[in-house]
Amino acid sequence: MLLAEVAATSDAVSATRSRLAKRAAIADLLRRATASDAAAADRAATTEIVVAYIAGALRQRRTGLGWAALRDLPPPATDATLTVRDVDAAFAEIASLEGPGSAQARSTAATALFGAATEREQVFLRGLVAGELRQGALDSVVVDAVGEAAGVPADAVRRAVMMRGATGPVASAVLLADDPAATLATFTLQVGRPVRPMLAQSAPDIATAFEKLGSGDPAERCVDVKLDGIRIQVHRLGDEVRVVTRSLDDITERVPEIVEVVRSLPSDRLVLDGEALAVGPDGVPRPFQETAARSATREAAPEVELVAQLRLSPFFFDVLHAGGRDLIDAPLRERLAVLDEVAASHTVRRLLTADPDAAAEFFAGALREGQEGVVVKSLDAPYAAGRRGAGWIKVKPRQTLDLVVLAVERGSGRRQGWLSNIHLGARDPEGGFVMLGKTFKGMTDEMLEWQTARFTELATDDDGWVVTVRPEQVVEIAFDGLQRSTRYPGGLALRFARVLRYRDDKSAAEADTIEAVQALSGL
Ligand SMILES: Nc1ncnc2c1ncn2[C@@H]1O[C@H](COP(=O)(O)OP(=O)(O)OP(=O)(O)O)[C@@H](O)[C@H]1O
Repeated sequence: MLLAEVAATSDAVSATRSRLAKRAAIADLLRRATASDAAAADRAATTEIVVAYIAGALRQRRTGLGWAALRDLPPPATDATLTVRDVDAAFAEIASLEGPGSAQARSTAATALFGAATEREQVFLRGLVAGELRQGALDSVVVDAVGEAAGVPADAVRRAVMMRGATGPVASAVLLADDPAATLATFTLQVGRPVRPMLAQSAPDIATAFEKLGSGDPAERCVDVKLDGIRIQVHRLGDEVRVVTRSLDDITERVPEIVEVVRSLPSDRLVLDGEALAVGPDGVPRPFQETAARSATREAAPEVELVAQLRLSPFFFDVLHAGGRDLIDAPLRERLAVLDEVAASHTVRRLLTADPDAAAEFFAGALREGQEGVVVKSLDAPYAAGRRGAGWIKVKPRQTLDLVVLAVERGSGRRQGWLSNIHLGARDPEGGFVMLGKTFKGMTDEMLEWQTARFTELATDDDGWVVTVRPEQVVEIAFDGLQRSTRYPGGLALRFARVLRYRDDKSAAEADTIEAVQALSGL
């Protein structure tokens, strides 16, 4: 398949706001990707690349191509001859270049690739490399489009994607299958293969959380302490243990102490979900904030740095598989019974109650202990892999949002020479970001130093005062409320926004949406 076809579809998708029209355009592209008479293996590889590129994902790899390399492009070719396989092979080669002289070699390879692209294709490739095509909502439209093209329900595709942890392999399998429905059914939970974790919705207080789980219903709920650590999913097959983070990065090598605990558990086939934290001498888990500040100058993601420094303990709050039994679809009540059997002394503290006052008391106790809050859970709900399921509602005392840095202003006075005041945006599910305010508060000197380097790397424009950056860095912001504002395009502004920490465990596509902000504002 020609790159030109993917670029044209990408244009068609961004030209319309209609989800149905986007879906139809992508479904058509996928049908064409699988219809050629090439060998099945070629069609499968082509389909996977098309799925990734149309969603703006340049696989999981970094190309090592900086913004500067993309500024002075060679003259474009006149004919569209590049195939998606050519392009992917070129990116693979560029990414593999290392060591002395590699910058020059990368630049030469990039010039060759861009020189073979038409003007339109150059724009598309540059957007792909710069991460500008990445739109959070597109992942889910792609899943819908796979369903449409293969003639199977989108929900079944979504579930398979969660189980497989990736869209491309599911798309190629189902689109090339003689029996798509049967093929989809083969994507089940497999011990050893990470699934996307369940996420929580939020509520401002316990009473609202209880209501959200069914108003006027006197049924018991599970109230878990919300620990502020590193999300971990643990897979065990005999002595083989694998530990992955929220974004499914494998950290097994870095957490031998967790591997050891998991090996000591009574079941030898397990998939557990939980949080990893350092424990104080008093046996109480220490929140992330306390230790995160120390790693503000890190090169790598903060959690990676942290796991290298601290001895972590696992605190499990869910079980997806135990001893040959899949539990994803079982109600939480049943999963907890199993969890207590298989991970007894390593579970998160919880209270089962139908009484919101008792839950509020438990919440206050968790805060006194220094924890982040609670997660109120329906005891009847299944594990909603990869979704912000309706069965989990988090409650925190402090309002926070995960926003994306859009630009940063040069500091003055004591902050001369640093990039200081950051512009904050919420994600627009239809694409792009909506600015909600700025802040220069809450940053330590280490953070200023780190962010100056980081935003220099992400810079796309600089008017001498404001440096515009690629919208990739997620930052956790605390604030005192939201007010109406005519200054910003969303009509809302944050009051007293301050930085809590930079989050490298979340991509911009996972940042909070403008809709979530509107819901929190109550305006
Ligand atoms: N008992 C618990 N049950 C579920 N999640 C928990 C629990 N304790 C801590 N957590 C953490 O809370 C998160 C749930 O909130 P959410 O899905 O919104 O993720 P998040 O955006 O990372 O949230 P936050 O920034 O509030 O931690 C989980 O990802 C997990 O890391």
